[in-house]
Amino acid sequence: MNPIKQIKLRKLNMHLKHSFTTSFGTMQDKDFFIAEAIDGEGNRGFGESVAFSYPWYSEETVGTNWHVMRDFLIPVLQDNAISHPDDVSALFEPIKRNNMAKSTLEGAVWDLYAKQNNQTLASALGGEKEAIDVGISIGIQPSVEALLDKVAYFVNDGYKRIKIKIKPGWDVDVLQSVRQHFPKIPIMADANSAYTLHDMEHLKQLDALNLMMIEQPLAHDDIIDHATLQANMQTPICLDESIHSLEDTRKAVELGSCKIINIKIGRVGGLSEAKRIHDYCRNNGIDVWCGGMLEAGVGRAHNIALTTLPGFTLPGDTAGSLLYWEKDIITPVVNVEDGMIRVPDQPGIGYAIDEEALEQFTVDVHTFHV
Ligand SMILES: O=C(O)CCC(=O)C1=CC=C[C@@H](O)[C@@H]1C(=O)O
Ligand SMILES: [Mg+2]
Repeated sequence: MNPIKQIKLRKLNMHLKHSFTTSFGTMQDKDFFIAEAIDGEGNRGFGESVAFSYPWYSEETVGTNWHVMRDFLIPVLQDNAISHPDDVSALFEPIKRNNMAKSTLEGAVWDLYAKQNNQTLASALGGEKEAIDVGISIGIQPSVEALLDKVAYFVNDGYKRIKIKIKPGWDVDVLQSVRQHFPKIPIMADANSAYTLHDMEHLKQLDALNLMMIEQPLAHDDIIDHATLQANMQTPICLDESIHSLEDTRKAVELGSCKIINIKIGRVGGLSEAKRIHDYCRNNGIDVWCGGMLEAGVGRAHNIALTTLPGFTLPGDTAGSLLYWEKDIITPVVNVEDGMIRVPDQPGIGYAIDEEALEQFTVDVHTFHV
């Protein structure tokens, strides 16, 4: 590919329309990085970091991302020629973990590569779908009534799957109530590691609710106990936080720790590894879907492109921009119609950057010459 000449790291601050509560806590203000890779002909590729400001989801934060991108990852890109975006994850291999930092830069290279080749990011990845099914993730609500109202709203809006956050004290009864009101809709639960094997008998009650899956019920770094739980539950277990690589995937699948995997581009270190995980799961009968990290439009666009791969058989968390943001940094915004998103046909991520919005939300910019 044509050489990268410049990398820009912009730190943005955006305010979510609605606060988002999980078993870990509540967030509404989001700081994150947008990486821009520019070549000698002025083509611009964009990537988005999904790290939060506080290390509750993984060990990474906006702060660690800045340190690792500036001090280690960008110097690797300055010192090495790249012929294909797959080279990036190989070049970053000697640097341990820090997958969200790696993914931010690799995503910008993938977008630049697709634009240089005048193809969509979806087609550059090998995706064929022209539209993708999407679901919605509903944070923990102040009351069951409030949750039922939200479920009714999104079911009405055509979302293909409802993901409900659970935690001890807000789980079986709440899901029973949802299932009573909505006997047929596809429902899944996301526990964000709020349980242990001591809760197995309690969690087995969920088997009566015909859930699509229960996501990450046990520890964020576990696959052994999940294998024991899956052997005792009908409901398919979906792993999210436990899976950081193709190797983690292989071990979890061989142990029987899960039947479904939530692939998040940032959590696994970028699109190349996400594609490798997709291919492995497709060859081993494991369904995958694309998780969300409350992204702005650039990250959302990358999720859409990844979801066009054939093994993404289940609706993901890539809902429409305006559910999250008053104003997004892309134009047009990501729009959901009847629970589906049409895959953009423009080169790269397929959405233009809303330069004015990008400027408005940017709090810091650093430019690196490559
Ligand atoms: O982007 C979305 O709408 C999905 C958000 C979401 O469900 C999550 C974001 C980040 C961490 C978790 O709480 C949760 C998840 O596990 O997928
Ligand atoms: Mg999850």
